[in-house]
Amino acid sequence: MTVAPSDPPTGTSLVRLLAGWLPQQRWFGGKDGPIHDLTIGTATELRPGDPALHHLVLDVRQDDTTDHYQLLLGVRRDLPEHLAPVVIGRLEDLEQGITGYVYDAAHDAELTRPLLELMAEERTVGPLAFRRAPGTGIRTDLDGAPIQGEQSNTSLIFGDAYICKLFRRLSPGVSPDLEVNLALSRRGCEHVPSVHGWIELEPGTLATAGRPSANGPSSGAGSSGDEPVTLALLSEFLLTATDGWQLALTSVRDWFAQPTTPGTAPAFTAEDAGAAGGDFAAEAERLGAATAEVHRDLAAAFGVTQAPPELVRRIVFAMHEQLDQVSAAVPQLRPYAPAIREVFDRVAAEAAPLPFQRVHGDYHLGQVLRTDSGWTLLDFEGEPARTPAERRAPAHPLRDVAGMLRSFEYAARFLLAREGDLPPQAADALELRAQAWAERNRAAFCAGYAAAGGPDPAAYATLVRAFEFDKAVYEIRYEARNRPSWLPVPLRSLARLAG
Ligand SMILES: Nc1ncnc2c1ncn2[C@@H]1O[C@H](COP(=O)(O)OP(=O)(O)O)[C@@H](O)[C@H]1O
Ligand SMILES: O=P(O)(O)O[C@H]1O[C@H](CO)[C@@H](O[C@H]2O[C@H](CO)[C@@H](O)[C@H](O)[C@H]2O)[C@H](O)[C@H]1O
Repeated sequence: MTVAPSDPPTGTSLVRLLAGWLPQQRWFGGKDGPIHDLTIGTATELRPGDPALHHLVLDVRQDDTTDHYQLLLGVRRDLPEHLAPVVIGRLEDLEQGITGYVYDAAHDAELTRPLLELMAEERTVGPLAFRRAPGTGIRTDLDGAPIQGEQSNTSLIFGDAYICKLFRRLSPGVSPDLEVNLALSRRGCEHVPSVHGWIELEPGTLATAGRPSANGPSSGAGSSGDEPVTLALLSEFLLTATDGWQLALTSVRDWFAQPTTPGTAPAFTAEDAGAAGGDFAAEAERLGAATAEVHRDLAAAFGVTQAPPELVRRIVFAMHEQLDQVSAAVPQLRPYAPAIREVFDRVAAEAAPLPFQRVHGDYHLGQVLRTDSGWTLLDFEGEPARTPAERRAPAHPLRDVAGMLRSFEYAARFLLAREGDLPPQAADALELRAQAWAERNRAAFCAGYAAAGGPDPAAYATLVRAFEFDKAVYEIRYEARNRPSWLPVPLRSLARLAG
């Protein structure tokens, strides 16, 4: 059956339709400002006919920054009902030679299956190269469907075999996710999924495709211009896995639902959180141990360097800079800035040489999966808002520990922040519970990490606190730009951390 969606935008210009559609996508990282210019950097036909599949790189200018986004564009004369939610518009663009409904083809199994074939056959189409990991085969008989849930990219699950992450906002160079997963798999690390293939854009394409902005060079152009740009990563799909965020939220929900004993407030200590059903602490401890093991393998694969005090001070300077920028953009952060700066300054004043190594870089509960055999770490991409050089730069491993500690804070306060305006007494009671849950799981995670050989977070309390504040500031910007309705979550936990 085919339908015409009730009210799809219609136009003669693909670019115009895209400019209206892009800001509504979860993965669009520029929601805090208008698009000043949008052009199609590269367009590659991957499959002709009806439906047709085109690969597009969009160059999106906002103020003086040009970002590059990847889109699989489907074109059909008639639109099946199940694709109506992902329609971009109806197009009669004679210049581009496209007539029909255009839509996000990541949601069209008929058009994503060819990606597996192209990787299995290691084909090159225009500037796109499809790769198969050495020593692996790729099945081509599977349909892909996007995963639901919070994601900065779009991942397709093919049967029960593969997950293919299509990077949405592109960075120049080889993706750290691909680089790190290949290196850790080679060392036999059991905490990462194996890589089956990937898709890349030929070197130099992004840098030249990136439209120079009016005020300066494109942010997309960079020192990695002579490397291919990773567009997608095909990995083993861990069928029995549940992500840490879902497990943690279930535990928090159970804890919030425990009946209260009248007249005993404040009775909610970290120990009480352990007595509740669905306690997460044993898992948090195992997660700490898995984290330390991955850090050990990362150090072995990429090496360790001693960061001199000057570098530590430069990093603290960058933390202050981020705080300046985010405070300017998000006024709710300003009351906490003095307490945050005080901790940053203490790290700078006490700066000593520190061992730096490759780390995860954006470590949180959504990046870890609990399988039958233990914890698996995902997405070594680093923070989406950082430059490619920053994402690959060695760092102190406790930066990841701080990332996960923040995530326990997020999980503890997510439901609370979502409750909206509760009567003050009920809000206070839930805040106590949130604190108890976070404390218990933070402590268990740190204990597991130190017991498995990681640097003991308790011995580096100021450094960990500075990393936590830096991450919280990053999160406030991330939420303002990507998910404004989530902003109360990091703000609420910052109120406690900096209070
Ligand atoms: N190998 C895998 N097996 C099963 N599920 C996975 C796998 N890789 C990722 N996922 C699921 O996809 C989600 C998003 O993956 P992730 O790599 O973190 O993408 P993003 O960078 O877009 O956030 C994860 O939280 C997890 O639930
Ligand atoms: O997973 P990504 O690499 O896309 O990371 C980005 O998005 C994350 C959210 O999807 C964001 O994480 C923040 O929200 C999480 C809950 O959704 C929480 O567990 C994290 O602690 C919190 O930082 C991440 O910061 C961002 O870079």
